[in-house]
Amino acid sequence: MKAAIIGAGNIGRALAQGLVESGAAVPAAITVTRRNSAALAEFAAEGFITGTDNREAVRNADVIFLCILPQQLNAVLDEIAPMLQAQRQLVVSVVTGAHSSDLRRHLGDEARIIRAMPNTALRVKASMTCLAASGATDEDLRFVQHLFGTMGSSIVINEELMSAATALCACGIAFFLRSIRAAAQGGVEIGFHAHDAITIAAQTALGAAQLLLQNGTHPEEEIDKVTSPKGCTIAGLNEMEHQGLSSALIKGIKLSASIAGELYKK
Ligand SMILES: NC(=O)c1ccc[n+]([C@@H]2O[C@H](COP(=O)([O-])OP(=O)(O)OC[C@H]3O[C@@H](n4cnc5c(N)ncnc54)[C@H](O)[C@@H]3O)[C@@H](O)[C@H]2O)c1
Ligand code: PRO
Repeated sequence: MKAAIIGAGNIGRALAQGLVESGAAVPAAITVTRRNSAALAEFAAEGFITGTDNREAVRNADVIFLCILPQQLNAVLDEIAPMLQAQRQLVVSVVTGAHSSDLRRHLGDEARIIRAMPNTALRVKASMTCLAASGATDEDLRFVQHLFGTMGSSIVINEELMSAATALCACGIAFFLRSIRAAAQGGVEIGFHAHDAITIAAQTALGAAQLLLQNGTHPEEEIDKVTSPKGCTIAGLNEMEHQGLSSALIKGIKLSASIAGELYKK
């Protein structure tokens, strides 16, 4: 596969690294672009093809990943549209809030489009990526599912749920990271050095996630196994709930989803 990553910022960087780490592509088969050529030097040092010319990047690619900000999308689409060959090339957009119909207005009715909502754990092969296809073949979708599957897990969703997916999996990684940081801060207050507190909190979070993913259980079922009667877990957990833990997460996720849907302006 020859790939172009248009907009090698935070998620474009994670994607480039994820594709290489997972063995899906070698750096020499991936062209990365961004506006600031100086910032591309580190990609070039790792063997990627780099440039600021999006058209040139698209010309040579089988798969084009759009990784720019929503407000940068229209200009990029107009720039690359004349180069795009729908029969030969697949467009994968990770851009928040831009519906496939918005992309199609610029790229034409023939364009094969897949929207993807991954998170930055792509680079450690642990992303959750939600996918929705529009005008793409079943083979395209299987291919992209496989691709993101090598960098974590992927799931195909209805495109109308893409803003919800943005909040839950793309923003979600920040929410869980903040939870880990808060737990570690608590750990420091009760006696651990910061580095140890973060290691302990992060591994504990990983264990919690693995229990759910490997056992297929509901969180409350696993919590019941931890909360000894009259014990310290239920005391801590109930205090967190009195302070609004679940409510804060639910409200934050709802707000993120609502803002995700408004970020792209036609
Ligand atoms: N960061 C995440 O975790 C994440 C996760 C899922 C989806 N997304 C979506 O991915 C997109 C990028 O987010 P990000 O956080 O990586 O942003 P970012 O600002 O870090 O990256 C955007 C990159 O695009 C480059 N760029 C801007 N205009 C360009 C142009 N005309 N041609 C080529 N490159 C250009 C910028 O130089 C920058 O490097 C957004 O739409 C965002 O909603 C982000
Ligand atoms: N980062 C993007 C944002 O914060 C979209 C999800 C993750 O807008």
